[in-house]
Amino acid sequence: MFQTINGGGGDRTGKRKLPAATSNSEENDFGDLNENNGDDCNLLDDKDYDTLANAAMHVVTQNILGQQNVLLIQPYIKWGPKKPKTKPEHQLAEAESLIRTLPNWKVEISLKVPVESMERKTIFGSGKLEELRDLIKQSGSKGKKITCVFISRSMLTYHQKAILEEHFNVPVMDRYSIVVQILRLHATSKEAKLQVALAEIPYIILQMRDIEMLGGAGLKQPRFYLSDQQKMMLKQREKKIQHELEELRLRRKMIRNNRKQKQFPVIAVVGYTNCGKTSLIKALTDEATLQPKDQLFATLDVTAHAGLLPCRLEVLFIDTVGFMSDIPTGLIECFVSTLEDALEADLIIHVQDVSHENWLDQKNHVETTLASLIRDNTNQTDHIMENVINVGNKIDLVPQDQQNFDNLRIISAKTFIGINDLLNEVEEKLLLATKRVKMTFRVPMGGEEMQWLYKNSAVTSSEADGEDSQKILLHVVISNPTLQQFKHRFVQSKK
Ligand SMILES: Nc1nc2c(ncn2[C@@H]2O[C@H](COP(=O)(O)OP(=O)(O)OP(=O)(O)O)[C@@H](O)[C@H]2O)c(=O)[nH]1
Ligand SMILES: [Mg+2]
Repeated sequence: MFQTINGGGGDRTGKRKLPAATSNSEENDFGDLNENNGDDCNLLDDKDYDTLANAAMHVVTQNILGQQNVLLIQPYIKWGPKKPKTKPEHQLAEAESLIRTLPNWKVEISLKVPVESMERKTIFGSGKLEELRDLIKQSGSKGKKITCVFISRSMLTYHQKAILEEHFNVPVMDRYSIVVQILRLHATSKEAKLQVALAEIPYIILQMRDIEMLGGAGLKQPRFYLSDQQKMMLKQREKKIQHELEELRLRRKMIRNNRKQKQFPVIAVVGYTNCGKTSLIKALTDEATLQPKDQLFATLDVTAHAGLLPCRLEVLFIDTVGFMSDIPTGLIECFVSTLEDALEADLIIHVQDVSHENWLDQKNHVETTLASLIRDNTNQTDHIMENVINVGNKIDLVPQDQQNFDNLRIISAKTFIGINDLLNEVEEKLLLATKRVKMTFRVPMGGEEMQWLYKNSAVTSSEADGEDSQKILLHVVISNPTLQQFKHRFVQSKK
């Protein structure tokens, strides 16, 4: 099993130990690793804004925790070029998981409904609309009364929402508004809270534009007009949040450079939401503070977790925010700065949930998004995409006769299947990627060379030299440039 390096003190090599990472909501003694804390952000405590956001998204934070009985509808185009690649039943299952992630929200009825066009004002044809209205009306007598309709589409226009609400008489939500609620609930650090707050603004602005373009046409009660003062307030809020986030981003960059200077190799763990990223890091580092959860977007902060490779090289595993398809890009962009840590990693572990019926689509989505993030945010596409280990997780849930996956390292983060093999592969790839080699040095006991190696390389173990009691054998992982420095300093000077 992989060993955790606990915080505090020096080890027998005389080097300081890496701290175990702390969760973001806790006070972090080791500010150089996980810099976020749960500071409340005054900027976000704004009642006027809450009223506005509620008008656009229908649910305020307090109500998210209230009970909701949901009618979930997955509209899909059956024919033609706009027919989606992902099967509607998979989209429906993902939408159900989104609702399950909200405590006290329950899917009472879920339906796939074929539609001709997503652009239609009412989405559904008039017959279907009547049918759905009756279903909602009768829900009270048949079981639990439907209190909310979730149309599983990335974003509805304000008009679509308002018209459907007039028909159904209950709030109508789209994926954007549901995901924002989940993110709001799960955000604990200041950075995550700011990112979620920023993610809400484009939604409100788009809804506002829609109503400005069409006025109240076709609606009995236009409900959402912004005054000039409110528009100004939104703009100011957006600017302030961006400014605060930029400061945090710079701080993050400083920490990253600091890590580089300390020469900790960095391994980013990325993947679709709920694939088991946090669980894998827990298995790799045995870290008790990590809490895997059967929820979408459980992790909203990028956190670093110290670990040891089999050669005893100290490394940092970075836990990241999960990806999800059919989410407006604006939402994801708000979390890009946190992914910068991952984009600059020495090695990426791409975790895939092979027990999920839709894992191939999920894998493709992550690869495409990651490649475009790397292209837009760094200048090293080739380098980083070469250093990806594809991991198939949750193999314990896959029947034995279906366990044939090519080009995947198969594991179970829960039952530890394949974890040691994965660690060996991580070590091999990481040493290659960071141009490090394993070497043994025979140097004078307590001499300058020994001290230099302890300071500048990773001494993984040591033993007395059987042939010469004045000498010691140091097993070391060392980068090429450092090796050259050593040679320059100690070998050439002796010639
Ligand atoms: N059976 C099984 N369950 C697993 C395995 N790995 C993770 N899980 C479960 O899958 C769920 C999600 O795990 P997490 O580690 O929180 O997933 P994540 O990718 O970090 O999720 P987000 O942070 O929400 O993106 C949890 O209920 C885990 O217990 C596995 O190998 N086998
Ligand atoms: Mg997680």
